[in-house]
Amino acid sequence: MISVEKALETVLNSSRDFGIEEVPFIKSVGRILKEKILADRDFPPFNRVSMDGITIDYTSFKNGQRAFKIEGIQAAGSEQISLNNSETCIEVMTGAVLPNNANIVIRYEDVTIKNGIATISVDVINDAQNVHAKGKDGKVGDLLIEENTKIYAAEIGVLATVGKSFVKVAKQPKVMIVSTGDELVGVDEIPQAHQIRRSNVFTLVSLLERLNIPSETAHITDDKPVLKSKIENYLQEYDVLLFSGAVSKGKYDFLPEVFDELGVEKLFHKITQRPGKPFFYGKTDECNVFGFPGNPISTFVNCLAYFYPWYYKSVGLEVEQETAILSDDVIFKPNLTYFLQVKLNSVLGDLIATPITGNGSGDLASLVKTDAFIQLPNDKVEFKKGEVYKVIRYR
Ligand SMILES: Nc1nc2c(c(=O)[nH]1)N[C@H]1C(S)=C(S)[C@@H](COP(=O)(O)OP(=O)(O)OC[C@H]3O[C@@H](n4cnc5c(N)ncnc54)[C@H](O)[C@@H]3O)O[C@H]1N2
Ligand code: MOO
Ligand SMILES: [Mg+2]
Repeated sequence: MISVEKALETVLNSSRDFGIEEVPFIKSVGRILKEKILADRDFPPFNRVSMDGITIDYTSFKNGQRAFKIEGIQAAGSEQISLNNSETCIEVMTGAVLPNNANIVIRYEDVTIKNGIATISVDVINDAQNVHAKGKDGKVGDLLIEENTKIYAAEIGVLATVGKSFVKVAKQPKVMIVSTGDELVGVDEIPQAHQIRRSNVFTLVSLLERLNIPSETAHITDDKPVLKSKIENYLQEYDVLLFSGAVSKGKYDFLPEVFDELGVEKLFHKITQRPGKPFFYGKTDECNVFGFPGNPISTFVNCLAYFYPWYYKSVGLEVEQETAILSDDVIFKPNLTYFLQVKLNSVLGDLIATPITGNGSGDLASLVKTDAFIQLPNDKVEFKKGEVYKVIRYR
């Protein structure tokens, strides 16, 4: 049996590089960027008109001129024209290139136009007003997005702007999720009195979807030869196997011995924690094997506490650790790290964790009422209101 800290360290030390692939940028949401994104031109790329109105030479205004004959129109998307005379003006539209020889834009709201003459109705205007200067937001070659950034909508906009129609991202691992157990039936089935519907595979699929990792699923009954032959194939075909169930001390908990017989190197089995104690973790040269204990909350918390960090490390993503303040005193006597379910609330900038105790690791319905697990270390028995601990959030 090993500590939570040692287990996490072991898991992180066995992270894997799945390589890099190029995908259409619009398909890259949620993926981890594996190249630097640089500005391909200045931002904005030209002196951009930022208000609809007229443009003039500011010197004329300073010299007292207020009425300007309109000599043309500069629309967005048209090539740059020139102001040919410092005593005339050009109508300009938001998004247009500022015409040559002009340097200031006066909004239509501040101008009266009659018989082709625009008369400025305000007395004060500022040098270069309503012009978004070329290169003001960034220069060509500037770093716009760092490598190893998770791509969201904001990044998609930048990728589109710099013409990155294909982008390099971390390859996702190929994952198989396996549930075990004779008592489990499908979601569409009516369970008999001694059966239940399987749920853990689907929670795992969803937890992986949150990381944009596609997965396949299978169910295997508690039949050792069948388990062995199927798992032998999965070990060849997948980068990661996630199991739920069959890792504890029961007569039909065959997985640890099957893994051993198939040459899976055991990195640990059993952690000093609750829930999720009988977690088995191992690997072959090509595959990492997470044997989560079958109780639903054990599977759930171990996926968050170990698989998630393993994945983040594998794809090069830095994740900030989050902490929260306990709202109430908690007493937990066993010499185990306690992953206690909590509801999270922000109060005046502080994150407050309110414990909500369910009925143990089989009480999957209690997960619906909470947002996270607060991690209470095993070196204490009394945890006081106001103390700060690590939290692992799932919403
Ligand atoms: N003698 C001991 N017995 C147990 C110990 C122990 O230390 N000594 N540990 C307990 C703890 S803690 C846990 S957690 C469980 C882990 O059990 P297994 O990993 O062997 O899982 P199973 O026996 O297959 O199932 C346990 C429980 O979970 C339900 N289950 C399993 N898979 C699913 C699924 N896909 N969807 C929903 N529910 C599932 C299953 O029906 C059982 O009720 O062992 C304790 N025993
Ligand atoms: O350690 Mo088990 O996960 O409590 O039920
Ligand atoms: Mg069991």
